[in-house]
Amino acid sequence: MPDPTAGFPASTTTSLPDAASVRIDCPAKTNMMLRVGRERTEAGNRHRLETLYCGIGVYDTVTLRPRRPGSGYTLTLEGEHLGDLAEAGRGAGPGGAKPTVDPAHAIENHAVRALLAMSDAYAIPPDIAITISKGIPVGAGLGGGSADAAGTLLGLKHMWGLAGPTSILEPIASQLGADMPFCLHGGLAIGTGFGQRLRIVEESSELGNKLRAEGFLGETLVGAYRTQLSTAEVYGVFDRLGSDPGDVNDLQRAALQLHPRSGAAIALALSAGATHAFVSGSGPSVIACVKDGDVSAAVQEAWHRHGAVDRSIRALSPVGPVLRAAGAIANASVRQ
Ligand SMILES: C[C@](O)(CO)[C@H](O)COP(=O)(O)OP(=O)(O)OC[C@H]1O[C@@H](n2ccc(N)nc2=O)[C@H](O)[C@@H]1O
Ligand SMILES: Nc1ncnc2c1ncn2[C@@H]1O[C@H](COP(=O)(O)OP(=O)(O)OP(=O)(O)O)[C@@H](O)[C@H]1O
Repeated sequence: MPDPTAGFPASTTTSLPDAASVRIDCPAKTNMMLRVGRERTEAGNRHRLETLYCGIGVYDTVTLRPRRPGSGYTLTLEGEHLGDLAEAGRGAGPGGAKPTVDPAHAIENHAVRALLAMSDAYAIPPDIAITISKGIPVGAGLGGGSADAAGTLLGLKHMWGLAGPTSILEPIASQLGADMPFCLHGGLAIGTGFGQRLRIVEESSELGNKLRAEGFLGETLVGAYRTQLSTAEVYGVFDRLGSDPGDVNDLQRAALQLHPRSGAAIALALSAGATHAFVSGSGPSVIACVKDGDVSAAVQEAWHRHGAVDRSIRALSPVGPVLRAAGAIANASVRQ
């Protein structure tokens, strides 16, 4: 059934756990346009990309809390839809707190990788308790791991009093993953290279106004699945099949080959009145751009009548990360 409450930050109304904590609402990302070069010429045997990133209002919430000096980090995961993260072993948290992820799994989490990268870069011990409340479907093409890593970088920058604009974090972010530099900012941006080279697009710019006029921005529906797709596998199928002309996302043909239900969801959304509908990133989730609540309801009804998605999430776009700390609430991304 539709998930009416999702798509809005869980922590919008809740206070911080304690004065020293920082909480970041991290939105998902999609690619309103994704052009993929046929050659793997970028770092890490990656395809060259040109993409239009957009922050989508489906959120993970990352909370960072300082721990006793020398005690190291802990990771706690919360949420109903943890995908393959749910397999991570859990043990009793320190002092009987919520179960934490065992170290062997925690080290693989993108938020922990971000903490360790920041700790190395600034020579500050990683004595931090990380709690992630997952609202972004996992392995969905929505950049959930990238969002959590970017949120962790933003939270540590605030916690550790690092001066300068958000862009000082981009070199660390791009080492961690292609979508992470964008996830630091949210909103709209053109990505080139393998996605890590960004040009921010202001919503009030000519391109921003054009996107809004063409119905890409505003009320959005995310069609989500329990199934995950491997980004590597999708790019591998892209190498074989290429893309379909007319798709906004060059990976769509490969994603639909691996997950046909997404194709049914796209067709149903368009026939129910969506202005645009496409696979998000490497999939399988589907983004439907809808002009108002009536069309949103019609699309959700068609999706659920035909079992085309496992759940649908209402969201707004474009949005960016929001940081909350004692005495501060701000758009987490501070530009030059
Ligand atoms: C699909 C997108 O989310 C669109 O924004 C990104 O391109 C994903 O980029 P990413 O996070 O770097 O993807 P990863 O999960 O690290 O990459 C897994 C594998 O996908 C392939 N890959 C990834 C990105 C890229 N530009 N070309 C590729 O061929 C590579 O084999 C890579 O080893
Ligand atoms: N904090 C995290 N949240 C989600 N997945 C994570 C996280 N840390 C590590 N992962 C791993 O990353 C893999 C991809 O998860 P993610 O949700 O980022 O996929 P995605 O949305 O398809 O990413 P992209 O759109 O960048 O391809 C998962 O299989 C998961 O095991």
